[in-house]
Amino acid sequence: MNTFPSQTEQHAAVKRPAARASKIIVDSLSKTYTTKSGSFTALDQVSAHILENEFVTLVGPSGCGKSTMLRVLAGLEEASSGSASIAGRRITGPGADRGVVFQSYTLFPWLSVRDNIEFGLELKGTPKLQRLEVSDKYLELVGLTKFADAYPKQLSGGMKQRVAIARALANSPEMLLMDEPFAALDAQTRSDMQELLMNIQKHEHATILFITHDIDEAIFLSERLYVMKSRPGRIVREIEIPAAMRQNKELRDSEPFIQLKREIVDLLHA
Ligand SMILES: Nc1ncnc2c1ncn2[C@@H]1O[C@H](COP(=O)(O)OP(=O)(O)OP(=O)(O)O)[C@@H](O)[C@H]1O
Repeated sequence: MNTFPSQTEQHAAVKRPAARASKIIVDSLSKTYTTKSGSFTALDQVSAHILENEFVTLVGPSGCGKSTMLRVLAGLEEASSGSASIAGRRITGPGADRGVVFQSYTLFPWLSVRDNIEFGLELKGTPKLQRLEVSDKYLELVGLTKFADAYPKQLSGGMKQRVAIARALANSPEMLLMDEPFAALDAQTRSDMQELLMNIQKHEHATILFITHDIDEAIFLSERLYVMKSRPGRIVREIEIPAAMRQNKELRDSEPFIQLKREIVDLLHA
């Protein structure tokens, strides 16, 4: 029996939360790279938004500009035209208001787990005692309290990504930008990390922009997806994930889940 409620039933049953403000606004953003063979438009007039405490994922074929968009939002790349803003402030460079987690492990190998987590706070001149409080909190949140004094080379891939997430959160960013953070992990660790990220989002009321090639992961984690296409990079569809389907791995064999997944895969292959 299909126990999955229809969208209408969900709307009736769930009281709508108060309207959330936009945390990120991307307005007609274009990015053109100049290469030896001419210019290449990686992003073409992309407009999007992310609400406060929302989990939004970018999916799309390789080369459609997902990382480019994330790097512009991180302030690591400049847009060629259009704009991006966070909480009404135009993004012109990197800032402590955005925490970034990449696929490759970006921990400092010469620092312990705790010192990696405290790195940004130390840069800001936060006193030691306060730093300890913050690192204790995030070590616990990511389940690494026992590894506070370990060094990155002593950690598994999943543990390194836990540290990277804790380090990003320790700076109290207004949002997390995550570029395929679990892509290098084995299936079980990846699944554990998805659960951890969901718990963190609830606990910290985090606003998250996430990139993945894994459609199951995207449906499990996201409130909304932007599906992109390449050449040039554009958003082709915005998909809201029904609340009941999100965060529920048991529904992966249900007809609505399979249908939604097929819809996304078809868009990716169009
Ligand atoms: N610095 C650069 N100079 C020239 N071209 C670039 C540069 N960075 C990215 N590109 C090109 O822009 C396009 C978009 O790249 P981007 O990395 O954003 O894609 P993506 O969707 O994240 O891909 P993937 O899923 O493979 O990571 C690609 O064709 C890429 O080759």
